[in-house]
Amino acid sequence: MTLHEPTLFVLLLLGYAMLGLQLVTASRRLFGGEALRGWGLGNSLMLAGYLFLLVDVVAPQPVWVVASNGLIVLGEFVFVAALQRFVDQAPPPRWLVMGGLACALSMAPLMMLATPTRMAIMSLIAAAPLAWGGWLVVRQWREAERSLRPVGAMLALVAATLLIRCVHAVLQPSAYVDMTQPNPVQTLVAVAAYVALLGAGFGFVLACTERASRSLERLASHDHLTGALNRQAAEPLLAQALRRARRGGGCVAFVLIDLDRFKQVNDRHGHVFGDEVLRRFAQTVRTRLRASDLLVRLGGEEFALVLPDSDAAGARRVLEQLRGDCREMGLHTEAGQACPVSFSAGIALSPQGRVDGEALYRAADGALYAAKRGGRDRAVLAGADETIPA
Ligand SMILES: Nc1nc2c(ncn2[C@@H]2O[C@H](COP(=O)(O)OP(=O)(O)OP(=O)(O)O)[C@@H](O)[C@H]2O)c(=O)[nH]1
Repeated sequence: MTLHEPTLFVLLLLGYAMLGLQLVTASRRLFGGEALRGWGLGNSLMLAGYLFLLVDVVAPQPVWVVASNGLIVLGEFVFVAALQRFVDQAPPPRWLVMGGLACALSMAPLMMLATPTRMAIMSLIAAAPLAWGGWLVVRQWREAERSLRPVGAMLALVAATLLIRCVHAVLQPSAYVDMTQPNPVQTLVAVAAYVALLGAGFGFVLACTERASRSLERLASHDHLTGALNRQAAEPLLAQALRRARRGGGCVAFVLIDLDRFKQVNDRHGHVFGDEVLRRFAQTVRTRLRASDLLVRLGGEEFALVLPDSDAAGARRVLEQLRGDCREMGLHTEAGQACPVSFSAGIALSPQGRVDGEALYRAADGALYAAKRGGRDRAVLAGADETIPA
């Protein structure tokens, strides 16, 4: 099979144009619109750069070489800036923007060099931003959206082929006497660059969509104010912990926590401060929990803890530590007034997962009520008639 290069080229241009159209349309609506708009700009610059390659028949070579390579390199930098914005969730660093402009402008003075040397240097310049883009993805390999991985791989692939061309131009300058002179490495670079960068664009759109769906998922399962799980999301997780305990023979501790006299906090210092207390409390609890433990906000100032593989002593230990943490939280109002936070708790246990979620909730609720009635700032173990005072 032989490739008809002009046909391939036109198809690729159409591909870039189609992706550009989709990016312009989607970026207005889709989460991560700024990063998508950035990629769309990079896409337009690439498209313009490739169009300049087509005018080699009408324009003198230096003009189209400088214009096309300058636009393509700038497009690459804009891609990587969009990727950096997406990964860091912050505007791209200044050096990346300035570096892109400098590299694009450097194409003109490079024309003074012999073609093989120029090809080697241009390849290096074009590889640099793509290698940086690949590194950005590797840096966030675990945290970032999975769809970003192929994007990083494609950028790294193009960077690698450009480096191969750089080495080839140094080792075999006779293959680069004229820029349009065909050779296998040139073909490899052209195919890899055009196809992989186009593919990276589609991958980037998918990564934005993945982030949007992850954030919707989080909104549906977590409380917006404290970041704790909400009740709906916690119920199946509690059921799962109980099933595991039934199979493995462990004990699940379920704890209901209610901040003491929280109404007074709101009344004295306002709701905004009350919100801050809830946020800081949840933050403090999270630092005490193991990865398998759950923090749930049931509503208002009421929280629940699900502690798999914990008995009464384990739950008590966590609550005592929390009590100490709350004392040290050092919450102060804007006027500098100290606002101590205390809580009451009801503990219920499900040995070997024998007590189901509903019964656990009822038992812990009764114990919490006993803790409040007993004077607050304490925990009560359900069914044990046992109070752990502050
Ligand atoms: N700031 C803030 N306040 C909330 C939120 N949700 C519920 N509240 C308030 O929490 C307070 C709960 O008050 P109560 O149920 O009377 O309980 P309490 O004052 O903590 O008294 P005890 O539980 O008996 O110690 C009410 O004033 C609610 O308005 C919230 O998201 N933010």
